[in-house]
Amino acid sequence: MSPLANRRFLKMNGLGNEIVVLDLRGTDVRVRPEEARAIAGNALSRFDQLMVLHDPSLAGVDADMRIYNTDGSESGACGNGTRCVAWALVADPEMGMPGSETLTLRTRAGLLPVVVEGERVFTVDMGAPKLAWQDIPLRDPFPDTRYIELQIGPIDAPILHSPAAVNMGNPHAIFFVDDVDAYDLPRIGPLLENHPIFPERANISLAQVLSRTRIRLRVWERGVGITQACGSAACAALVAAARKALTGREATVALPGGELTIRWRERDDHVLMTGPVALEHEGRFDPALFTGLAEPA
Ligand SMILES: N[C@@H](CCC[C@H](N)C(=O)O)C(=O)O
Repeated sequence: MSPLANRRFLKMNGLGNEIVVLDLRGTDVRVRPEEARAIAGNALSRFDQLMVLHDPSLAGVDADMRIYNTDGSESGACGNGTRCVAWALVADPEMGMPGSETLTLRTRAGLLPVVVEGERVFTVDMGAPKLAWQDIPLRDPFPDTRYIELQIGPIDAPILHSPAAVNMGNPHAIFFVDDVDAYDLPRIGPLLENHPIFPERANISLAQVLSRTRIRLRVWERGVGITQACGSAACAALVAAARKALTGREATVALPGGELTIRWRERDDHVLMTGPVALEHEGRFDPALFTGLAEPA
């Protein structure tokens, strides 16, 4: 029997980005990719990201997190999911750090300090953006460049080219376009996500700059598909837009599921993401989800 059978979970969302929070602190249980896929395939526990909490591995950290996509792959960052975890820690009676106003979470990509802004609103310090692919030649005039541009070539979508490539703990390719609705993202998303030029695959965004303080964004997520919102993509889009001088260092990013406020702080280059969360329901994993899966090695 899987150690996940009958385990309690919280089904949440951040702007419609579907999140399941699973607390495995105090255990040595690790989620296997096939278990993540089984959980994602169930209507009650469907997720875009599964956020799994483990005991903190560093002093000063409140919890370590492993982040799984629908296809069972792992990501180093999930902005919307991190806000959901923060809510769970400060508000859920069984997970509780009640009354906490700040938290520090740790992913494979680094530390994520979180500030509680209100009952359901959180700001996550997503860290400093990095080059997404080090070995692609730079075409940027600035020696301190934080993004690269590359010609993706005609892959059935010839007018999409030269994406800004920004790593926010996970790889993002952002295509600036005049109208985000003019593209068939469900069709071109998987082609771009899996294009050989992206060695770790990539989250694919279409960004339309509406003004110096407002960006529209549609996202095809690596390992998932179309989502209603992607926090790390919103951060990557603001960084890329600011680097191109299309916006300032703070903007509202409007996604299909709602709006995030993104600020790229001058002092330390960190990107701050502010937005809401919603609790949908809590549940326990049906043991039948895990029957027939291979036994752990
Ligand atoms: N929805 C997330 C990002 C999810 C990670 C992504 N699919 C990946 O594999 O990198 C967010 O809100 O940031």
